[in-house]
Amino acid sequence: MEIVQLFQKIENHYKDNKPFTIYSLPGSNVISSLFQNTDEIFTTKSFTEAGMIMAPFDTERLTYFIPENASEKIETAFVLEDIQKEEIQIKESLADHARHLKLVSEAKNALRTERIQKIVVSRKKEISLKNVNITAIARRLLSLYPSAFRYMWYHPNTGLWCGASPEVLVKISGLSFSTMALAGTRKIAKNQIPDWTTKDITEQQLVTDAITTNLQKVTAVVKLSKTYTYHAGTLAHLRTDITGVLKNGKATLTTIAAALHPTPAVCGSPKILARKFIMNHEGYERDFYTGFIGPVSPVTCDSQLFVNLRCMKIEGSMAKLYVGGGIISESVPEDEWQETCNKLQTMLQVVHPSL
Ligand SMILES: C=C(O[C@H]1C=CC=C(C(=O)O)[C@@H]1O)C(=O)O
Repeated sequence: MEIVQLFQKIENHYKDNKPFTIYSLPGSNVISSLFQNTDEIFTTKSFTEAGMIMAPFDTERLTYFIPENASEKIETAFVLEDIQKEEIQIKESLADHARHLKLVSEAKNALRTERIQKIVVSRKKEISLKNVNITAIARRLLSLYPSAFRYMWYHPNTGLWCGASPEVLVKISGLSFSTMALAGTRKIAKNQIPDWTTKDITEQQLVTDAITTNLQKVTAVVKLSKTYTYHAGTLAHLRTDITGVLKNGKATLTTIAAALHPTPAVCGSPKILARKFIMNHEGYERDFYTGFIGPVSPVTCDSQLFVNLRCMKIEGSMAKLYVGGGIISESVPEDEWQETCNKLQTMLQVVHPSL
């Protein structure tokens, strides 16, 4: 199918309120799509059927599913468009600024008084759009961040989401799996290596340690890469790759995803206490932000789930952008606010023509 027809199909499915998803894996120039044939609602707990999964941050809530066997599956090649990024200025309110500084300070207090090492706090920024053109949004999303997992997902029960995630939750291929510990953020010009501070290194090491400990409960971890700088758009992160082999018959995609989600890159460490802090203090519903999304293919043992970061929900003429950052005892509230502003740029670039 030609790309123009694909975008027309997206528009039609959206108008008809029927579930669809398009996505492109990191580095790929192929768009994979699923257009569900009916408006039936599918949810999943076991990830045992082929299709696309969208799970929320809150594990008590439903995971939605677009099954391959109830959808038309289309693969379309596309050519990246050359879109220049420029810093986009938006208006931030004093109240939002103050609220975020308070949240970071409360998190730092909790780190001091409770047995918590790291808490990831976040916020939602609502922006009004002049014209919502989902074809233009999809085109920009696909071309702006070729090394990210780019997706658009629509489901009547979740609404319209898109994102460009730099973070793999888990990838399974045959009996091998891989995941990553991603943390520490710097705004940086292309291909520069930031001066990582002890604070960044500690923050990222906490993620590596917690992921390895959690994985040991379900499988044997075989290898950690060296920690290196990873570029995600105009941001750089510290990253360690973690790879291993599934224990035959024991570890499945479901058990590994459950052991990892939510990772200390989006929740904190230890998980239960950090999650409790988030639920009690953040003051808004994260919804599918910091959940996970991706294609699963149990028969061919080939599945890739990504953490739903650098994402937004489009509702009517509003774009709701979600951003957060990890807090450890050395974190400075004003720097953390600035980090969320930098992270907002990822989705702002996508909606730029509609601002
Ligand atoms: C929570 C987010 O990023 C996470 C992933 C990478 C680096 C992060 C950080 O430096 O704090 C966050 O843990 C977000 O982008 O909203």
